[in-house]
Amino acid sequence: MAALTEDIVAAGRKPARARAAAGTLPAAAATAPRAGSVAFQGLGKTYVSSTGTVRALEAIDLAIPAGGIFGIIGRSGAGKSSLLRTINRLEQPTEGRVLVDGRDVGHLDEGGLVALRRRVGMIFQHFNLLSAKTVRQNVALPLVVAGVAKRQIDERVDEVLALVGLEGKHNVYPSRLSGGQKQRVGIARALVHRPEILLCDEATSALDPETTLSILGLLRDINRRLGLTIILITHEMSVIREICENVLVLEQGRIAEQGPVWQVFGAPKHAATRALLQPLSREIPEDVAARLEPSPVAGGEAVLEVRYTGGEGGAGPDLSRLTGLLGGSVRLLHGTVDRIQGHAHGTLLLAARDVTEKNLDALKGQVGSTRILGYVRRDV
Ligand SMILES: Nc1ncnc2c1ncn2[C@@H]1O[C@H](COP(=O)(O)OP(=O)(O)OP(=O)(O)O)[C@@H](O)[C@H]1O
Repeated sequence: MAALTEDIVAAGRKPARARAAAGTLPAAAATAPRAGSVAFQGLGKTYVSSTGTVRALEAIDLAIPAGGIFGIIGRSGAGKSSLLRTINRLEQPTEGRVLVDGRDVGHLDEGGLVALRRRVGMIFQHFNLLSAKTVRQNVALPLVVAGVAKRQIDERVDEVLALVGLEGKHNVYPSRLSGGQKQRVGIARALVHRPEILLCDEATSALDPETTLSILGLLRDINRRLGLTIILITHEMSVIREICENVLVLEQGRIAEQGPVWQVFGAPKHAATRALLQPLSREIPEDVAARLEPSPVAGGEAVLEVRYTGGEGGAGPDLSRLTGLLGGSVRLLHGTVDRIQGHAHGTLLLAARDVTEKNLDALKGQVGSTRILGYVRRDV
């Protein structure tokens, strides 16, 4: 909480040069040209403490365009928080630089840093609300610290609480709110200064699946309605799949891979990505796995795993074509079809009677990867 309060106070504190503008709120983002791009150039971060040295980030080069929802994923300790926190300079890089709308945040003076932190809102895994203050007081805090007039504060607090669906909760204390409602207060507070960028630090990790979906829906809605850039870090691929357009996979402080979510999910190149995707992929059903035999069975079938990724237009697998390529006698044992950004991808488990090297090769040319998992008798 101390860190958050410092952040809010720092964002609200008026530098000497900005005092003339005190008491006013910034203009609505909708009327300003689109802003909110972030770039990392040759970024590195080393922590030095009494217990030793940790190389947290190494050679990060990345451009995040304005207006989208960008996900950063990685296992625990991969460097996600360190990277996110360099954007609003809660963390200083050891090498390289961070540009927000082309401006090096490392060169900002005190006034520039205050302005930056108003442009970059942040929400947290554990919400970081002040328990002794009501919802209204929590949301109003950054504006109070900035010296905004009471009437304007009241108007803005009403606006953002309506935006996050918390009308009527003004005078409630955080202890009386559910986790999802607390995060909505956190989002409202992060939006009071009309930021162009919203940083989300594991914002749904403390929430149950249903509440997670509602908060992700709210973030998507805010992104569309306000046009602000959302950058989120998570260790859950399901969060990335739900709302992100582009994703960066971090592994041991380095970029493992990056790209549009449908591409990274459909054809993961790095072992770290495949490991993170594992919880989303369905295993072979137990009853099928129990009957698999390592070599062909007389009168039986080969069991094929076919992974496909739809190209432009999002077409799913053409089943009649698959059947034709496999010689006609094909049964569908199991399958998943997911759609990400309009691209279908998934895995089919097929049992086919007449599988040859030739028709397997033809199949590989038509879909993603194909492999024989084993053989079964006809009764599976
Ligand atoms: N203040 C610090 N002092 C020393 N080491 C640190 C500090 N902050 C982070 N680290 C180390 O830097 C590495 C990256 O940490 P970071 O918190 O950025 O990773 P993360 O991917 O966000 O992890 P998690 O998902 O567990 O929060 C880890 O090895 C961590 O122990």
